[in-house]
Amino acid sequence: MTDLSKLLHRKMPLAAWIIDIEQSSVPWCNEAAEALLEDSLSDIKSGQRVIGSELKDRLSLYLEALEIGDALPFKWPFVAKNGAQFNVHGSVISLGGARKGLSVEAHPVPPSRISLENLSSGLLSQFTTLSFAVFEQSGVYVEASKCFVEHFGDIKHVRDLFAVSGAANSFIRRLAERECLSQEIMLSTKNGVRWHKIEVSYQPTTNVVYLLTHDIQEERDHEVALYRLNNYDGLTHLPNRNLLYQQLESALVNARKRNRQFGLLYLDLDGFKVINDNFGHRVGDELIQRVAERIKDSIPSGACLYRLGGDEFVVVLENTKAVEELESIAESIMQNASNTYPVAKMEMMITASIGIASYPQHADDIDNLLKNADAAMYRAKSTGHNMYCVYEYHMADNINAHLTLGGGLRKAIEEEQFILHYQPKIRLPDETIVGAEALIRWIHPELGMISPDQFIPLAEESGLILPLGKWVIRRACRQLQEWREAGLAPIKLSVNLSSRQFMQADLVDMVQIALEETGVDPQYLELELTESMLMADAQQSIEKLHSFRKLGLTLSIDDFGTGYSSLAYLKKFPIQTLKIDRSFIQDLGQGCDNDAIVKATIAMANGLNLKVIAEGVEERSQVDTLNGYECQEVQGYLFSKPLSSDDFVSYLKNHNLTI
Ligand SMILES: Nc1nc2c(ncn2[C@@H]2O[C@@H]3COP(=O)(O)O[C@H]4[C@@H](O)[C@H](n5cnc6c(=O)[nH]c(N)nc65)O[C@@H]4COP(=O)(O)O[C@H]3[C@H]2O)c(=O)[nH]1
Repeated sequence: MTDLSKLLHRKMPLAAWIIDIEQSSVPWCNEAAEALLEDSLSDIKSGQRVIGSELKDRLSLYLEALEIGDALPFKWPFVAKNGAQFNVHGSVISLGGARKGLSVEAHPVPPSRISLENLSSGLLSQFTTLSFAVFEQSGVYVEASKCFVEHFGDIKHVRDLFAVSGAANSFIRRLAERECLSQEIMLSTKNGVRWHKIEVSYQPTTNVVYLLTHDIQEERDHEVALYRLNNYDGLTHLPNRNLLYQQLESALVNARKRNRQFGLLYLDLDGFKVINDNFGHRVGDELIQRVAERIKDSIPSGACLYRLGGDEFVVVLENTKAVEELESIAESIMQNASNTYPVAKMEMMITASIGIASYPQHADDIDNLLKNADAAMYRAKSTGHNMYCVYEYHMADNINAHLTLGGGLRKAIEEEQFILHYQPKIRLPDETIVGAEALIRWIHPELGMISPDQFIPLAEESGLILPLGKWVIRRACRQLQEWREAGLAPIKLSVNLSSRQFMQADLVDMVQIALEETGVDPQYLELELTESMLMADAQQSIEKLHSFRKLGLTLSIDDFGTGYSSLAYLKKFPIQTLKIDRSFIQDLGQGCDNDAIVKATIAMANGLNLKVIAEGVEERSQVDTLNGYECQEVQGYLFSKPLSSDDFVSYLKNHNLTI
C-alpha cells in the first residue's frame, strides 16, 4: 500500500481509489474520493469502506476477462449529491500475486456537454404529468415535457407563454438578471388564458432556464366562487352585508380624515312576507330580483346598493353635502319602485319604507348609523307604508317599543287583549247613522291602549295578522248579533282586511263560518280593502271578490286615491263602495287641487254606480262641500271618534235611532 500511495498521491485533484473486488472493499482512496465515496459508491461497514454486492458482481465479470494493466471497457457515470456529474474510469491492477483489483479515477463531466447531450436526447418529452420546459437564457425555446407541449402548444420563445406582454418583458428582464423566481401569473394556453404558478430556475453551469408550470385556474375559480359566495347575494348578485361593512368602514375613515359626510338609506319592502307566503318563494324571489333592478336604476351612479337578505336593502352614498341628497334618492326609489312589476305573468305591486341616517349628524360609528337608519325605517313603516323618514333622536326608543310590542303580540292574541271600537258612518244629506267601521285596539296590560298603527304593521310582518284578523271578523260578527239581539235597528259594519289576510287561501270559508255561527245577515258585513292589496294580483283579487259577493257581503275600497288607482281595473272589481282617503278631505273647500280630485272621484264613482264615502271629516264646511258633490256618506271626528261598544250604543240612542 505504501507503493501505491506513492503512485497515487492523496492530494491529487482527481478523486481516485482502489477497489478490492474479492474483498468487496476499498483499501485506499484519496481525499477527493472520500467525498464522492461517501455520496454513493461505497458504505462503511465495521470501520472498513465496502462496495455493494451489485457493483461487485458487475465488476467481477469484467475482471475475469481482463489482464492487469487493462482499462475497464466502460465509463461508469454517476452524479454526486451536489449534482456534479462524473465519469469513472478504471484499470486493472495487481493487489499482490495474481490477485486483481481495480484502480479508478472520477473525471468530472463538463456541464455544458452533458446538458446538450441530455436535452437533445428528447428525454423531457417523456414526462407526461409534469409540465416543464427548458429555454436558453435569451428565452429561446429548447425543449419541453409532453405535458407542457399539450398544454401550451408549440412555442418558440418564452414570451409566447405570457398573456400580458408587460409580464413577458419583466420575466425576460429578470431572467437576464439570472434570478430564480416563483410566482402566480396568467399564461396563454391552448384553452385560453389561465392562471399558473410558475417556478423558474436559471442554471449557470448549463446557461439554460428551467421553467416548471402548474395550472391553478381551478383553484382560482374556486377562490373567486368562494369570494362571491361570501360577499355577494346569490339572488340579486348585489354585494351583501360583508361588503356593506367594508364600504362603511372605509367611508368612515375617509370622512373622519377629510372631514366629510356620508349617509345611508335602509329599505324594507312593505308586506313582502305576504307575497312570499301566498305566492310562494319562487314568485317572491323573482319580485326581489325585479325590485333590486328597479332600485339600482333609481340611485345615482356614485351610490352603492346592498342586499342584506330577505326584503332589506341598503344604499350608501359617500361625500354627501347635505341630508337632502339622501332624501332625493329615497324619493326617486319610492317613485320608481311603486310601479307595477311583471312577475310570474302577474302585475305585482310593492312599495318600500325607507330610513335615512347620515354621518356625523345621526351617529359617529357604523353600528349606530345602521341602527338609527333602521329605526327611521321602522318609523316610516309604522307611519304609513311607502314613505321615508330621516332619523331623529327619539326614534331609537321607538324601535325598542316596537320590539317590546312585537314580542307581546303573540301572547296578546292568545289572551285576547283586544277590543273593537266603532266609528259611525253618516248618510248625507239627512245625516242618519247607517253603519260603522270596526277599528281594533290593543289593551296592553302595562302600556294601556295601543293604536292599530303601532301594532298592525308588526302583525303583518310577523304573520300574526292572520289569527288577529280572524279574531276581528268573528268579533265583528258577534257584535252585529249582539246589537240585533239588543233590538237595535240593523246597521252595516265594515271590517278592515290586511293584504296578508286577503291573500289567505281559506279567507272566504273563514268569513262564511263566522257569519253562519252568529246568524248574521251577510248584507250587514262589509270588507274594506285597499287598492294596493287588490292590485298585488288583480286577476286573483277579482275571483276572490266574486266569492265574497256570492256570500252576500259588500266590498269597499279604502284609502282610495293613495295607491295605484287603476280605473280600468276598478271597473272589473265587483266592489260597491269607494272610500276617499282623508288626506283629500283635510283641506276640502279651500279651492285647492283636492277639491277637483274629490269632485271627479265622486262623479266617476256615481258613473260606475258605486257608493262614495269620505273619511276624516272634521269640519262642517267639508260636509257642505261633499254634499254639493253628491257624496253619499261621511265618517269623521266631526260626528264621532271611534267608540267602545257601549258608547256606540249610547251614541245611537242619543241620535234617536230606532231601538
Ligand atoms: N285625523 C282623523 N282621523 C280619523 C278621523 N276619523 C277617523 N279617523 C281615524 O282614521 C282611521 C281610519 O281607519 P283606516 O283608514 O282604515 O286605518 C286604520 C286601518 O288601516 C288599521 N286598522 C284598524 N283596525 C284594523 C283591523 O281590525 N284590521 C286591520 N287589518 N287594520 C285595522 O289601522 C288604521 C288606523 O286606525 P285608527 O287608529 O283606529 O284610525 C282610524 C280612525 O280613528 C278624523 O276625522 N280625523
